[in-house]
Amino acid sequence: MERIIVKGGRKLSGSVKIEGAKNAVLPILAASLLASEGKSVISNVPELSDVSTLADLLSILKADVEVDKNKVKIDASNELSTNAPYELVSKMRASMLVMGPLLGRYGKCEVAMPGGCAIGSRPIEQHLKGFEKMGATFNTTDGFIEGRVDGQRLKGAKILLDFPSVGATQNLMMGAALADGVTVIENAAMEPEIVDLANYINRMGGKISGAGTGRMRVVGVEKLVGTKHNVIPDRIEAGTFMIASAITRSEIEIQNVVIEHLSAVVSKLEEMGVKFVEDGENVRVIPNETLKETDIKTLPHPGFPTDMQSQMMALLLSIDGTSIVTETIFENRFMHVTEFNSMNADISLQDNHAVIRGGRELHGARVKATDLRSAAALILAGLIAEGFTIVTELKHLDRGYVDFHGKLERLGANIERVSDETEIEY
Ligand SMILES: CC(=O)N[C@H]1[C@@H](OP(=O)(O)OP(=O)(O)OC[C@H]2O[C@@H](n3ccc(=O)[nH]c3=O)[C@H](O)[C@@H]2O)O[C@H](CO)[C@@H](O)[C@@H]1O
Ligand SMILES: C=C(OP(=O)(O)O)C(=O)O
Repeated sequence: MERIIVKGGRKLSGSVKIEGAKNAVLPILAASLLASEGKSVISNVPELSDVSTLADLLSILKADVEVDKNKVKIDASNELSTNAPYELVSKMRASMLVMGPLLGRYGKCEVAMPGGCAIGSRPIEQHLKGFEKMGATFNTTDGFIEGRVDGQRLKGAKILLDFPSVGATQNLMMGAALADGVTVIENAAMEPEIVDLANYINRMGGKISGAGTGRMRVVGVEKLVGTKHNVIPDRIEAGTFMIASAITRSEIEIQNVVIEHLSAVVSKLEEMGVKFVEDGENVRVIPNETLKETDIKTLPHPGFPTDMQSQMMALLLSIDGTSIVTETIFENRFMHVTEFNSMNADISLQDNHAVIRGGRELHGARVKATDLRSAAALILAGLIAEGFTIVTELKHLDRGYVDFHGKLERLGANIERVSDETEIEY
């Protein structure tokens, strides 16, 4: 078991390079199962534990998968298995995204029930209702969801999502890509990762239009063929480093960013007193010494992303005044509040609102990551805390951040990652 130890108080400077997006690459790897011919070569792939988990799942489904640093080659032209086992699905909910490709290509799937996770119960009825509209029926037995399609091929349908679920939109568009006829998804999620997935499927021979809007149209095709694809930069990693700059009141450069993917985060930070100077794919982040408190509310894209909520809360702790954070996406995404409070923060919870009385000095403490973003947020708080902050449960961090402590160290932070046995004198 490893932990990260941060000693607060250092300014940051220099540049940091952003990886490919975890939340784009996972559905893209799943979509590679749609190709009954040829090989896909996916580049700009981040070296994350979630990527290894999905690569293992694709191999168990009998695709040939080669992971070579930032490149993954997938040949799914074999006859695939349609059974996604519990060991992998339970490790990572995004494993559910093989459902669409398997139903689209084979008209059947058996996928272990994903269950909830620390941030919420995360049901999947929007996925299932959409597939049912396309002619699938589902049975739940022995912890597996078994999907079957009469006549083997999904049929194009008009689907209205109750909520713009990212995963449901992705699963349904993947299934629809090989369906018989035209599928229209209304109230579709509009995240940049949805657009990246549509671009990949279209390059495989798919016919998807309207990705990135609330109305997506998918014309089913007979077959899809493996292709090359370069994954978009990780907007959440980029946003996390924007907060690292703002919380330490230090100017840094962030490389490999698509700033339009971060509009909500950037406009909030600008309101608070952070300037951004764009130079192609790079951006300089220049925070004022004094920042203004603000309120944020998480929303589906293009609103403020829930995946940036805990990092933003860390920043609000450093600002005088009262700020309110409202979480509307996940019902239990405030577990970091207890950890922040153990660092001398003053945050109280009222339903889905967190009231943050900022400006108190944070004290280093031993804190536990509860999900991947809270892991990053606790480290960010550690950058300005008095003394040592020790962050444990790094398995969460490794799901979504490549070498997070190394990147911060190269920017000048006093931070190290050690094994739990290492004796440290504080
Ligand atoms: C791998 C990946 O890309 N994960 C992202 C994806 O997760 P994910 O795709 O799971 O998120 P969704 O947009 O589906 O979920 C958002 C909310 O809708 C609810 N819901 C969803 C589907 C459903 O059938 N029924 C239902 O009630 C969920 O429980 C949650 O409360 O989008 C989230 C919201 O931006 C991000 O935080 C995650 O980082
Ligand atoms: C919640 C997240 O991911 P996942 O949906 O994979 O749990 C995230 O990336 O912040």
